[in-house]
Amino acid sequence: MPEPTGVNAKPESISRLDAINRGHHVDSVIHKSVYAEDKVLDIQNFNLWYGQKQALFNVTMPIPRGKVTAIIGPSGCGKSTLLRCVNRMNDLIETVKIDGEMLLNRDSIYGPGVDVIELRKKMGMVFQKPNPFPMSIFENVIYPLRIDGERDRRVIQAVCEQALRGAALWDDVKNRLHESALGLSGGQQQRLCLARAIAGEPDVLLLDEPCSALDPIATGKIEDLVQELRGDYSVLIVTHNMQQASRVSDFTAFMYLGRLIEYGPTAEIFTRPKLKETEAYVTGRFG
Ligand SMILES: Nc1ncnc2c1ncn2[C@@H]1O[C@H](COP(=O)(O)OP(=O)(O)OP(=O)(O)O)[C@@H](O)[C@H]1O
Repeated sequence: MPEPTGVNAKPESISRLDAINRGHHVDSVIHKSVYAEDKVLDIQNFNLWYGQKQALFNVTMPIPRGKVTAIIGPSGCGKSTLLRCVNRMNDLIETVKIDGEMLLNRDSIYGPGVDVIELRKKMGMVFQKPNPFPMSIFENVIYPLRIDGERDRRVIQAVCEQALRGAALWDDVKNRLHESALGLSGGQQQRLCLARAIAGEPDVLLLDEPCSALDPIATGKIEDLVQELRGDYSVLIVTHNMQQASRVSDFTAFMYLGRLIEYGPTAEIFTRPKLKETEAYVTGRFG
């Protein structure tokens, strides 16, 4: 049988993933219930290139407010790239070109005249490796208030305690707030980074594999926290770990080679996905 040609040709006999590998266009499957949610973020037809190499292809993905949304997919599929686009961290890479739109609370993230510093204040980000600043625990947590020019000591102290309690770290550190954050364990440092992220009361929390450098106990604590943040915060979390996605998230997006393949409620993605490709990935049959 002759090989089908044309960008949109996708014979039923080959899987979507094979079709993508051959350069064909494949539509994402987004479950209807995603659209019933109020959106905090709206990613629309988003493309990204590192130099000549395209890393994101026409990603359209509404992100529900007050929920935890996980992005899963094999290494190199563009999870971190997509996350970093939300707070325009990819602006820092000279070769990056983008096309498409992202909205935060219906305001354009990439529109002309957007103040990137102000935009980033609306987002909290936690990275793979804990990155406490070389300063005291207290100064780390209240860092977002310092850059905002907050001077009221009572406000600063109240936010510090509230954020540390929110990150389940208050009891560990309340008697050593003015000691260096670098003296904390790795798991405590990551909870401190989470406290710093929530101290700024962000509209969205971006978590890029926040547990990958942590042991199972510290990982469990961060997962518990992420679940507790639901409702108060909208969380977008990138994870390699499918059990983690299924434990902590309300919605899951499966990506492959820069494309969004399937996106829906986590329970559906893990137990009755619409695509056999998603089922193969979540059951560990590839990737
Ligand atoms: N700064 C960069 N310059 C050039 N190419 C990059 C850069 N960062 C990422 N890429 C490429 O873009 C693609 C997507 O990478 P990305 O890190 O977003 O994937 P990922 O799904 O988060 O991977 P992992 O799970 O391994 O962290 C990969 O092919 C990667 O090599």
